[in-house]
Amino acid sequence: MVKFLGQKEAMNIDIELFNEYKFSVDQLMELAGLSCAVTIAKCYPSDLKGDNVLVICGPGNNGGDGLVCARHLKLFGYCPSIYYPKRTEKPIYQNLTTQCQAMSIPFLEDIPNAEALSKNCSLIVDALFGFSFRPPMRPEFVSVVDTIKKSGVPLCSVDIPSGWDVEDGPPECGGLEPDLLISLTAPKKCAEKFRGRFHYLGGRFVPPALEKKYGLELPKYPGAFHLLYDEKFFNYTRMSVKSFDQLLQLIREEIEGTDTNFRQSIRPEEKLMVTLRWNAPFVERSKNMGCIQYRRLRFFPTTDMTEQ
Ligand SMILES: NC(=O)C1=CN([C@@H]2O[C@H](COP(=O)(O)OP(=O)(O)OC[C@H]3O[C@@H](n4cnc5c(N)ncnc54)[C@H](OP(=O)(O)O)[C@@H]3O)[C@@H](O)[C@H]2O)[C@@H](O)CC1
Ligand SMILES: [K+]
Repeated sequence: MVKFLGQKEAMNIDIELFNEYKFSVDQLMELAGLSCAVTIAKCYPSDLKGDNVLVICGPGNNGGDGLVCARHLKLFGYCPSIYYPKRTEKPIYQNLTTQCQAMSIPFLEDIPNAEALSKNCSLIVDALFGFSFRPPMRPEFVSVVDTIKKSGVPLCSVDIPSGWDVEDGPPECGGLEPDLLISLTAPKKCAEKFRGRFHYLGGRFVPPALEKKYGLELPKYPGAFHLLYDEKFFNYTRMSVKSFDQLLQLIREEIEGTDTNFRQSIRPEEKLMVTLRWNAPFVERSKNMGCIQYRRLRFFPTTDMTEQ
């Protein structure tokens, strides 16, 4: 099962990527930001093209991911603008800012009010704070988060919904509720409280030895990016990817086949997926009738189900 990281672990992995594996910040930030832009294009396709996307960038690397994401969104045909209230002098952020300016992406002096956002903006990208955030949020950013919330515009959060405790999730007063969450490297513990429609894992750059050391158990990527949760998956299985993984763990041994010289056995993931898919309409129907129907799960052979 994919591991959900605590704050300290996320920070340690970050440090090791730089110190032991000699990645540069720019390298990883480019991959992280690109994965965010690609995921946005996947979740909010053509109808958003040419529409306005507001990318809100914070002072740290999460904000840097936002700047990269904005540049790629522009290349994909979206119309991003950037609100970047607290800039840092570090050359990496200055370079990213210059690159966005060179792409004619406007930098807004102020965040538009909630009404204007709701009228003119199709998506907000929240790249304010990532895994180094420590609550409570300082007053200078409180109004930004309030405006995002009030606007009701669909929200995509990069790595962590800003304002959430990295491990415990949203603040008691209610926090941001993203429609799309893009976890980077590995999901953080707070992602267990995510209730939006899409949860993706981006930032695919973890060397196998590092994955093993931290027991990350990263999922097999069926394509370029891994989908941790989406509506389609839920509709097919009537459960989240996390519950699917838990169920699989319980029955894996029982349904695991044996490979022979002639053919490979069907993987337990495929068997469970097809079974749940087949049972889903019955589950729904029995729920609608106000009763729960117990069925003995039967497992069916299938073709390759890795592409959802
Ligand atoms: N290896 C990976 O996984 C990769 C990770 N990447 C990305 O990096 C992100 C982590 O970046 P990060 O470490 O720079 O910190 P981040 O979360 O952006 O914020 C730091 C800033 O927030 C501020 N701040 C803190 N608390 C606050 C509060 N309560 N209220 C207000 N401000 C507060 C803090 O201020 P300070 O305390 O320093 O004064 C500082 O300025 C990670 O989530 C992912 O998106 C990718 O780029 C590449 C690979
Ligand atoms: K964020």
